[in-house]
Amino acid sequence: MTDTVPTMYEWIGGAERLERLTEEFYRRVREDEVLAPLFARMADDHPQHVAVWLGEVFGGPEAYTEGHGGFPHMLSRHRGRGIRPEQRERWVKLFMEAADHVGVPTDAEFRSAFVGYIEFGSRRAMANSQLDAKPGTRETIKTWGWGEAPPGTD
Ligand code: HEM
Repeated sequence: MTDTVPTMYEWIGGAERLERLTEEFYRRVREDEVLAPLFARMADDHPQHVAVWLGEVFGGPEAYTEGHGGFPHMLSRHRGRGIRPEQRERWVKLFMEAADHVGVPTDAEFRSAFVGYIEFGSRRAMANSQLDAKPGTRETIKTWGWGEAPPGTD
């Protein structure tokens, strides 16, 4: 991939689009019978924090690492919660519905990479939330890119 290929952060529309996405997503979460109990004590700025996280993952500013406790903090927020498969599935479903609602780009290149990360992240979150989860060695946020189909490929 060359330097002229935009990051996924730029492609989605930067911090503004990510904030609209997470606001819309957690609005749905709060009304969802499967997920609402898990998020009952969620702080008002939680959606904004997750937008900052996603921005860093998709190649934007390293603002979660610099200002929000980085990878260890995210890990600590999932640890011990015992996320169940049906909760993860609902999380992904509502996330994608929110993405469509706020106009996240629908091109095949972007969506395949975007869904790939959401599948990866949600499965890791579920695994790390189990009571018997083994502590990992990672301390930095894993970034995500276009994978096999960057923009402009045939
Ligand atoms: C790609 C997938 C995911 C990402 C990127 C993600 C990201 C995050 C981040 C960054 C935080 C900490 C926010 C902060 O700094 O305050 C957090 C907290 C949390 N996440 Fe996730 N998460 C993912 C998947 C999930 C899933 C699948 C569930 C459950 C179904 C879940 C449940 C929670 C809960 C319950 C919290 C704590 C909320 C609170 O503070 O009360 N997450 N997540």
